[in-house]
This record gives sequence, structure tokens and C-alpha cells, in this order.
Amino acid sequence: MGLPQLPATEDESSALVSYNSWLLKHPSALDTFNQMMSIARGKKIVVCLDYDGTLSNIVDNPEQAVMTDKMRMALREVARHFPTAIISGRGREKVSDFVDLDNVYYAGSHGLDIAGPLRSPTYGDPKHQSRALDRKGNEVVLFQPAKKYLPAIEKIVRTLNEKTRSIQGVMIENNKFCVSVHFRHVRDEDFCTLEKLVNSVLQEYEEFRISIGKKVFEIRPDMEWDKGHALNYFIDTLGLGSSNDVLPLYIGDDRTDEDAFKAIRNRGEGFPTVVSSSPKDTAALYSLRNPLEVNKFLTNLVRWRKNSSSSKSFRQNFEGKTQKDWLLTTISCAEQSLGRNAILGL
Ligand SMILES: O=P(O)(O)OC[C@H]1O[C@H](O[C@H]2O[C@H](CO)[C@@H](O)[C@H](O)[C@H]2O)[C@H](O)[C@@H](O)[C@@H]1O
Repeated sequence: MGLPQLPATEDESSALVSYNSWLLKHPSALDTFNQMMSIARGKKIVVCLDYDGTLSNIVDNPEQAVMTDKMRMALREVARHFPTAIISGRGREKVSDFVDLDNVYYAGSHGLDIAGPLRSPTYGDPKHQSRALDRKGNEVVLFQPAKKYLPAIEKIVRTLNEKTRSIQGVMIENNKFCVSVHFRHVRDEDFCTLEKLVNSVLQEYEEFRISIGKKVFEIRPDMEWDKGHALNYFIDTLGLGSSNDVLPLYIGDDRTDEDAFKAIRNRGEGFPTVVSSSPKDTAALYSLRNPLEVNKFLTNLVRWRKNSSSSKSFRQNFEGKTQKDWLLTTISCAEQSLGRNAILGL
């Protein structure tokens, strides 16, 4: 391992000092992994993840925010061991195309479009629920509490497209139950014009709200349903709504993810984890710097689960056995955690 890089300039060194003091309040989930897992023993971890900036890097073109194969492999493994959902601001189908895994659940439009487990929820109004097939033909239960806003959203998209045509670099993304107005490529001098324009269009739609994310205006129905509600809904439809040993893990990087962090804090237990490489106001308790660290964390989580279940089966199996039994048990536990070929040296 090389020596840590020293800050080159005074600015860099003061940024490092403020980041390190922020880390005291929001410790790295990699550095505190063992402490986190010491409270997870015997509990049910439920994994919820944001997409952009968490599973994929923030890139210039939203259409190209693909996930690496390494992340996909880590995520597939996580979902084999824990119930896992992606809760994104994107349209649900778009995010499911990007992630492209069958063993995770998907929620799009900041939680306003959930394809969840086949169980009746006791959380959220059942009138928003319907059975459907996803694009791969799997039966899912949809929860779509903002359906009545669809005609207005279509109109907003049309109007914004027309009115922003003259501003170079604007990109409008229709995320089905919400709309993103990207300004990453808008010139600084045009930003105020765009902001005024978006506000003026939205003045005619009082039942919508605007928030700002990463170089994007997020427009969505002003209703009491956000990523935090989606997390609670997911836990509920897994049949864990009244269980008091659930530990939700939520990892996210942006403003709307704060709702999920708060929801976990309101529940009283869990791992709200923000992705950020600079200090920021957050309700999260833990932090990771970037998607690379998210990948490491998810890999550690799977390793921890495999080790803890093999040591559990070892403890359960060992009591009262002969030396030969002991050896066979040891091999079988090692097989479970490493895979048979690794034991045979293949
Ligand atoms: O909830 P998320 O999954 O984090 O989605 C939030 C928004 O993410 C996307 O925009 C952001 O990522 C883009 C790709 O890296 C980047 O170009 C853009 O500037 C970011 O704002 C997505 O395009 C939006 O629709 C989501 O609402």
C-alpha cells in the first residue's frame, strides 16, 4: 500500500480538515463496518439503494449513467442474501433497464412507482395497488399513488419542452410520475432565465413541488409520499412491517435520499448512509465517498453474511460430535463460505 497523498495546496488541506471533522459525525461505513455489523447479528437487514451517484457515477449525459459489471455482480450477490430494492428518481423501467437484475425490486419516480413483493400492504392506501406483469413477465404488485397526476405531468413536459427550447443545454427527462429538468449543460448566464421559466410554468400547477438535485430541477406531485415512505412500504410488503428486529440499510447521495435517511432514523434502528466526498448537511449516520466505496461496502456485507451463516452452522453442527464429524463439519462450513472448488483447490 502506498503512502497517503498529502494535500498539495492550502485549499486542499483545509478541505481535508473539514472533511475529516465531518467524518467524525458521519463515519465511513467501511471503517466502522465491524461495529455496524455487531448490532446486525440475528437481525434482518433490508437493503435499499439509490441509483444515480450511488450505484453509478454522476456523468454528463443521464442516458449514459450505466452501472459497471463489478457493481452489478456485487448487487446480485447482495440480493441473494438480503431483500433488496432500488429506489430511484428515474422512471422505474429506465432504472430497471440500467440495473438489469431479476432478483431486486424497483421503485421509480422517487418512490411514486413501486413494483414490490406479492403481498398486500398494510402501509399505504391499497387503492393505489394493482397486479401487473413487469417487462420480463414476472408478476409484481404495483403501488402508484400519483396516477391522477399523469395528465398534468404530460402537459408540464410538453410546456417545458416548448418554453425551454431557446435555452441551450437544457434537457427535460420524463420520469413518468415526476420530471427532471437538467441544467448541467446550461451556461451560467442562462441559469436564472431557466429557473424563472420553470417556476413560471409550475405556477399553474399548484399541486406540484420543485426541488433541486445535482444540476437538476426535480418536479413532482406535492403529496406525502417520498423515498422514505417507499422504504417503509417495501419493509411492510416483505411481511416485516411489525417486526422489531429489522435493520434497514439505505445508501444514497442526493437531496431526495434524505427522506429515506429520516425514515430510518424515525424507525429508531438501521444504517442511513450518505455517498459524499465532501461535507454536507445530512440526516445520514454513516458515509461512503463514492460508488467505488459503495461497491466495497456491498461486497463486505455479502462476505459478512456468508461468514456469519457458516460460523452459525458450524456452532450448530459441532456440539457433541466425534473428531471425524468435526472435520467433515469444518469442510462443509468452509464449502458454504468459499465454494466447493476453492476447497478442492480448483
Ligand atoms: O434518485 P436517483 O436515482 O439518484 O436519481 C436522481 C436523478 O438522477 C439522474 O440525474 C443525475 O445523474 C445524471 C447521470 O449521472 C447526471 O447527468 C445529472 O446531472 C444528475 O442530476 C437522472 O437523470 C434524473 O432523472 C434523476 O431524477
